[in-house]
Amino acid sequence: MERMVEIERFEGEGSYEMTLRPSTWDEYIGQEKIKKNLRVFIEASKKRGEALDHILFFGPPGLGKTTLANIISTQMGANIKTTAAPMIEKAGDLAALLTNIEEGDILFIDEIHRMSPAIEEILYPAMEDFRLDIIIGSGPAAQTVKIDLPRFTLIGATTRAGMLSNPLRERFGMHFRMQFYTPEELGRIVTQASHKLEKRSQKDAAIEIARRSRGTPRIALRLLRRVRDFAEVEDEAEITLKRARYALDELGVNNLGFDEQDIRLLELLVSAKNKPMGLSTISAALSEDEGTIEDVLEPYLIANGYIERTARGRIATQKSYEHFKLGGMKEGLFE
Ligand SMILES: Nc1ncnc2c1ncn2[C@@H]1O[C@H](COP(=O)(O)OP(=O)(O)OP(=O)(O)O)[C@@H](O)[C@H]1O
Ligand SMILES: [Mg+2]
Repeated sequence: MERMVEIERFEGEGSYEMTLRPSTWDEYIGQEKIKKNLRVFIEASKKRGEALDHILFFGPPGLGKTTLANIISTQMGANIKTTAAPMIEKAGDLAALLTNIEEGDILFIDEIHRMSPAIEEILYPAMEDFRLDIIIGSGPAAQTVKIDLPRFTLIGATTRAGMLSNPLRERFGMHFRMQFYTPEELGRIVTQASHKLEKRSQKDAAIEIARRSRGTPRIALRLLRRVRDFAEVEDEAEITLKRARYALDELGVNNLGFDEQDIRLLELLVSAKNKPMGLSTISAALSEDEGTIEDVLEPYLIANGYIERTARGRIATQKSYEHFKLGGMKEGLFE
């Protein structure tokens, strides 16, 4: 079965993300603390007429890191150049990016934990002293060329803060950890997006979609579009709770937003009967790579108290056991 609440890691998977992407602070719902801080820092640096300090966003996919980077650039009145660390293969690639930016511009590097150590070395002086040291040639004829760069802002985004090297992390002046959204916040995101899609969602329907979206705007927006399809086929002018429930059940999203993989992980841990299970064992049992388990599956389940990470491995919490007993996650639900 197609994974309905799967998460895309890269942008550009369709124009809907562009249309629905908020471009102002008012449209960007939730993450209040981050927003409040950023607004202060942006205002201060504008007053001083300086570039904003380098910023690092970390947290699970789909929570709005790229969106924030874009809002920051709009608010600063700065250009933004977007790339992802795996695309910067050679020193020359980074040099080309850096020598093409202007004073105050923003360079957004996604997946920044995947930067190669050689490229990181070049980034350090660029971030700290706005200087590029490039070695030209090799052997005795090699020469270092120093190029002064305009003051720019690097915005880095990562789903895996733990994989970032310390020197790199320390060169960011601001660190922000993205939080999962509450159903109420996601409900507002759904309502706002329905408006843009010209298909109003009734309030209880928006909340229903929100509750089943794993605290993640990208998932909420995806489910909204699918629910809208169901409503359109039925010629309904608005999205009702009844239609939302029907569509979400059809899509195989359970009422906590768990998808098939979440349930398989929980079942596995519950079956271990309080014995901690290591990441590699889980990975083998679910045929899922360790990175995906750590970045995508676990954070939501941990944030909501369904599993715990201990030094000896992962265990299911009381909440998980209770949930199973209450029969919320029966076998066959996802067939
Ligand atoms: N706070 C928010 N308010 C409204 N919409 C949001 C918010 N955060 C994210 N979105 C919507 O969710 C979608 C995903 O957000 P975004 O691409 O910024 O996530 P991301 O954190 O960069 O994900 P990834 O780690 O996969 O790159 C966007 O299309 C955006 O429209
Ligand atoms: Mg992104």
